[in-house]
Amino acid sequence: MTHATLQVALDILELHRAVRIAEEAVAGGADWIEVGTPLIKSEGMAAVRQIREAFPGRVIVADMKIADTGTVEVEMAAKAGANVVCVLADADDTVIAECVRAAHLYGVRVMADLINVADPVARARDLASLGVDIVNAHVGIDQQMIGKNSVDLLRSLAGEVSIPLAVAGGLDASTAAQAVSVGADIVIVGGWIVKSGDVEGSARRIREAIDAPSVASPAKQSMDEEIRALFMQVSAPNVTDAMHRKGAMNGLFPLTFGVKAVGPAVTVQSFPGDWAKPVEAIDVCKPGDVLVIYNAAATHVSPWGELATRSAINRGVAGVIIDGSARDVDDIRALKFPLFARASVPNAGEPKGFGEINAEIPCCGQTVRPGDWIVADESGAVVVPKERAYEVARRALEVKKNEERVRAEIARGSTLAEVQELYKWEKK
Ligand SMILES: O=C([C@H](O)CO)[C@H](O)[C@H](O)COP(=O)(O)O
Repeated sequence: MTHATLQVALDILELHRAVRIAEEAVAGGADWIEVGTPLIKSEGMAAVRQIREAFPGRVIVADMKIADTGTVEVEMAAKAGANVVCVLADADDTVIAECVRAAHLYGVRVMADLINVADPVARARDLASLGVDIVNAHVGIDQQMIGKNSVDLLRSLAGEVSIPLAVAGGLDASTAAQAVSVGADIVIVGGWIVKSGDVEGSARRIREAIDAPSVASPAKQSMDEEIRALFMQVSAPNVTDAMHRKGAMNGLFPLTFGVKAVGPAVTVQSFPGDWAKPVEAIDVCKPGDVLVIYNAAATHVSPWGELATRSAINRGVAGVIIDGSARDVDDIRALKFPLFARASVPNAGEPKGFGEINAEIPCCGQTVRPGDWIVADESGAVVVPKERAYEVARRALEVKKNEERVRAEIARGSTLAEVQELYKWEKK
């Protein structure tokens, strides 16, 4: 049996890290080394040269994503040491033809990247007839965040062209194995290897998975289950990072610790001292909802306490956020129930019945609508618009993954400024 080729995509910005990460990936079983587009944009052809120098016997792929001037770009990459040069499959036929001619002249291969191509099967056939050596069923990182799947794209191409098929886009050990069983000749993995805290181990797991692919199909989850499972893996800071530093509630503190609230919001508009609507809203919640209460930022009276908390636990409420205060904090801590508020104060007011359940509310500087997702932990709470919940959850997981390798490098003695070349990347 011929084994699929494992290509590690060095999708990072810093060349000094890329060489080290490539060494570890090769030790774990990567065959080809891709100088990723972000690295090429950050360091230019110096990145290809340095990777070539560090790995004299390896196939080096330059992910140039060529869109124009095929000859010049193939020549640059080939002369810097690449063996395979990537062109956008969507580029005009004239560009593809130029890439192929230049590739013949400089003795390299052309890989065409099907990212965002409207009719991939038809385009893959055209590319093969234009002389392209490899087509890549690629779902880009931004596309992955809205649920597009590279194995599905590969499946549509299987048996349609006689040139080798590569696949790329969010692959891990399990999806890499699926890709091989669908017919991938080259499996391209970026984030799952290069962002890992254990690059060598991650590469090895992919190697083993593609060498002996046993494909288990994961149990089907609803969209809400998937979103919850993703948010449970990340922190509130990961989520705001994924939202370009937006969504965080201001002035809110965790009143209980070691617990986390994740779920769609049930909202309550209420008035200081009136705890009727906050408590009635408990009965509106489904298991897993987070109750978000606007209480006019009041710090002199609490619409929430221990008995409300016990009722919320009975309903399976995932947590409570109050733009206002809470009381009985010691009892609620003992119940390990996620509670976030501006302050704690002992007096409770009266249940008068003003306000509204499930209207759009302001809360600690954010607007919250029923169904928007809340992720709250000891750093605070973040609100995610419901329409973007899946995408933000996926991006938050990417943020978390990104930090894993950085953390491992700091553990080896580097500083954050060194790892991220902070001075170089300050805005000029
Ligand atoms: O080509 C890629 C992307 O467009 C960024 O340049 C990646 O190398 C490719 O998607 C593989 O990376 P992962 O999706 O992180 O596995």
